[in-house]
Amino acid sequence: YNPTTRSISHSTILPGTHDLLPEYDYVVIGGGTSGLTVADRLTENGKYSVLVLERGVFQNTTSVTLVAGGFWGLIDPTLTFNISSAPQEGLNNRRISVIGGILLGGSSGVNGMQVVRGQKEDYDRWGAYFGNKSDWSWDGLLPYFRKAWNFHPPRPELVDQFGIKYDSQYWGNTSHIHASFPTFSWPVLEIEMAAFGDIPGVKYPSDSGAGETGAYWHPASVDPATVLRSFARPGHWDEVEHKRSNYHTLTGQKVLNIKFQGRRARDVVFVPASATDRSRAYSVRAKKEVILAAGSIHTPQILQASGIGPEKLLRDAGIAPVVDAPGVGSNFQDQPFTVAPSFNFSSFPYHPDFYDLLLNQTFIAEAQAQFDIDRTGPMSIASGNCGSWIPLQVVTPRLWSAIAKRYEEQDPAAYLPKGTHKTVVAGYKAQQKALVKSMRSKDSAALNFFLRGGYEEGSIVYLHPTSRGTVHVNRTDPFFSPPVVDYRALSNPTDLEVLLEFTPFTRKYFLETRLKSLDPIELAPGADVTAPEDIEAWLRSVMVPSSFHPIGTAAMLPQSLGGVVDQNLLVYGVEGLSVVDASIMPDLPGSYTQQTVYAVAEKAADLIKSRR
Ligand SMILES: Cc1cc2nc3c(=O)[nH]c(=O)nc-3n(C[C@H](O)[C@H](O)[C@H](O)COP(=O)(O)OP(=O)(O)OC[C@H]3O[C@@H](n4cnc5c(N)ncnc54)[C@H](O)[C@@H]3O)c2cc1C
Repeated sequence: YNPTTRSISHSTILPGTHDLLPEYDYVVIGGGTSGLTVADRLTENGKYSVLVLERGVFQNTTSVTLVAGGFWGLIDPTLTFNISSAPQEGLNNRRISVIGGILLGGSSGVNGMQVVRGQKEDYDRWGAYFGNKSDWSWDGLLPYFRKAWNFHPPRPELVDQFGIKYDSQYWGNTSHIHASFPTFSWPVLEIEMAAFGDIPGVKYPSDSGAGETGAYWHPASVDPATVLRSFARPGHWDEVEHKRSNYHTLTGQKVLNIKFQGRRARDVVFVPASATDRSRAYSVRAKKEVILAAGSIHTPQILQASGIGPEKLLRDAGIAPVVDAPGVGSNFQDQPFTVAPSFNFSSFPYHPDFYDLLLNQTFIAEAQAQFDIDRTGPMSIASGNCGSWIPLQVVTPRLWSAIAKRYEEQDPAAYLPKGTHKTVVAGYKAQQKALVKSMRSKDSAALNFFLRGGYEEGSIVYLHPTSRGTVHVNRTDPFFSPPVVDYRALSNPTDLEVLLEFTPFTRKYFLETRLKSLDPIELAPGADVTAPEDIEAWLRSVMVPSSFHPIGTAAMLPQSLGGVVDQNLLVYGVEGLSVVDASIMPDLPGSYTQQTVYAVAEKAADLIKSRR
């Protein structure tokens, strides 16, 4: 039994550019999470020819497929890009590693496999930027969440042991992208999950996909038949691509830019991924549409390199503007991590635990033996399946109202980069209004605490930061150098105000709930760090402004609000060019991003097919 082996001898990964057709109906830039989803849907009726151009290659090593513990992709540098961010003034000038997948399957091939959906209000907010009738809403996206995911309920014994709640009505069962639960979980999670209920205001929704706040169990992107990572390549490519003569893939190619005929996107220019100049540049024509799916870091780079971006930036970089699009690369957001204390339980009767799988060689050998027999046990757990998604009112019953009010009263331009275009400021003003509403809502989460199931815990994510960063081409080398990524972490003072409240909340969770029976000891910043200025100093020294969830750099917003794409995901000001990846999200869902990326891509495919 060797489930990792699958012949690709019948695939149409093209050996080289000489095998390309002169033109395709659609050229998809980026064979990642969204790109492969859209390409699968566009080729399924056989009417359209599609070429996917992917910078990475087909990779099926255990760093990609292995479930146990999650995050194996991060130890293999051939699977990811790693750009050093601009120094972060708010973080003592530290530079941050900007990481994403570069392989066929993109970031879905290296992510932590946690499958989490945002709250209803997150998706309603997106449509509301366009007025009240938009189908970019919870109701409008729910059918696409169902289409995107094949849900496998947890085993009855796990449901009994941990009181897992789930409701299959929020899920589908036709996709080749699987959402499933491990066959075993760490005993301590029972008390850790129950402890959230000791905090006033924390609910337990009927399902992780119900669009509600609270504490819940959620699935992982794991194929339960093989207990291997389920991601865009096996789900939307392995199963289908070699059977469809209209579906071509060329890997190891880096797209530099798109060329226009008048205002119409026509040709996509690319070079081998390792090239440092244009001597081996090649171009391919799109008859109907060029579809950008290069992810939130590289989609804005390609747009700007193609002449679609802030005019001054383009001129500084020597790029002839096609459209002055101030929003391209602005509005950059990610979810800060390492933002609250971590604790160690000094009385710990729960065995085994997560750390056994990391450190206890006897336990690891036993777990491996069990997994080898029938692919069950601890090695079926990815990076975690439960946690809580907590509204600001519950995080800080004392200060939420004052924080929201102060944020509401801010001048929207005050904390954006100097010289930000007025449409981008107007867009931020609209977001500010919407985010104030979610700060005041019991149905929108500000803090996420994800549990690992060990004697040490403290994985806390800030879901809706108010600071906005930028992703811009390198002005001296726009095509071959990585883009300049600036999180502008903590540039908006509201973020610090909110984050300072995460520390007392986390202390309350460990010290004032049933968890106190486990004698928790604070590891960092330490129980003696209580003054706000000391917590602030600690935050600035340890916070990472990313949980690998970048979004927003080609935002779907009205053009008057600095939008880059409209509700049909078409780029403003040109024809035949769309964006379908995480960069179109105008602001973050109160969750991690992969579940939403797949749903957006499913919707994108329908929108593209419905164009006349
Ligand atoms: C380490 C890590 C852990 C994560 N953990 C989780 C998690 O547990 N749960 C969760 O919900 N989300 C998680 N995410 C986030 C989630 O995986 C992403 O939001 C999602 O996969 C992004 O999809 P995308 O289509 O926008 O981009 P991607 O999937 O990144 O696809 C972009 C593709 O474009 C290609 N590309 C880029 N530039 C070019 C170019 N110039 N020419 C050609 N191709 C190009 C890239 O190689 C890549 O394949 C994680 C992400 C990472 C990186």
